[in-house]
Amino acid sequence: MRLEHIGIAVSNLEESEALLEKLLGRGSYKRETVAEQSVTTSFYRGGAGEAKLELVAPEGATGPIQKYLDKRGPGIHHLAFEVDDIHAEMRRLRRDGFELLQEVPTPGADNKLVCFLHPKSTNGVLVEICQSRRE
Ligand SMILES: CC[C@@H](C(=O)O)C(=O)SCCNC(=O)CCNC(=O)[C@H](O)C(C)(C)COP(=O)(O)OP(=O)(O)OC[C@H]1O[C@@H](n2cnc3c(N)ncnc32)[C@H](O)[C@@H]1OP(=O)(O)O
Ligand SMILES: [Co+2]
Repeated sequence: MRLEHIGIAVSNLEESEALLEKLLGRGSYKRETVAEQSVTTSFYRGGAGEAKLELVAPEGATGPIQKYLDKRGPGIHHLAFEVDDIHAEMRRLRRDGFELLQEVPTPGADNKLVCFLHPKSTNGVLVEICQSRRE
């Protein structure tokens, strides 16, 4: 597993993009709405071989990011690890006692399939595993 991105929950995407651009000295390379998760994402490259940053803003009033912001406010929301075979990893993680939040992978940003692990089974950190979709 390789750390692919760190997800940061934000309420105002434009303001957060401007802040991150000022901090990093580089802008977002991609914005994408993922209806399945009720979010719009904005991605920042890391250095060579480093993880990306993913700003995640809510779309609508009922999705997981809006609920998180209501409870905790903006901040680090999840760690995403890339895997070669998400179905095999889901079987392995389930067998090893982790609580998966989904029975099957769902579409994520950046042409990926994703699955989330409940933070109560991962030391209070929401974990996403993701796999690039094969053509
Ligand atoms: C764009 C797609 C994708 C990508 O391609 O990268 C994304 O990253 S999308 C990101 C947004 N999607 C998700 O977060 C989906 C997975 N999340 C969930 O299913 C839910 O948010 C949840 C984790 C199951 C929590 O939902 P729920 O049980 O309804 O909310 P509660 O507020 O009641 O939380 C229960 C419990 O869990 C704690 N919690 C919630 N979110 C987090 C978090 N991000 N990190 C750590 N802990 C979290 C919450 O505080 C509650 O704990 P207690 O208060 O101790 O009960
Ligand atoms: Co993510």
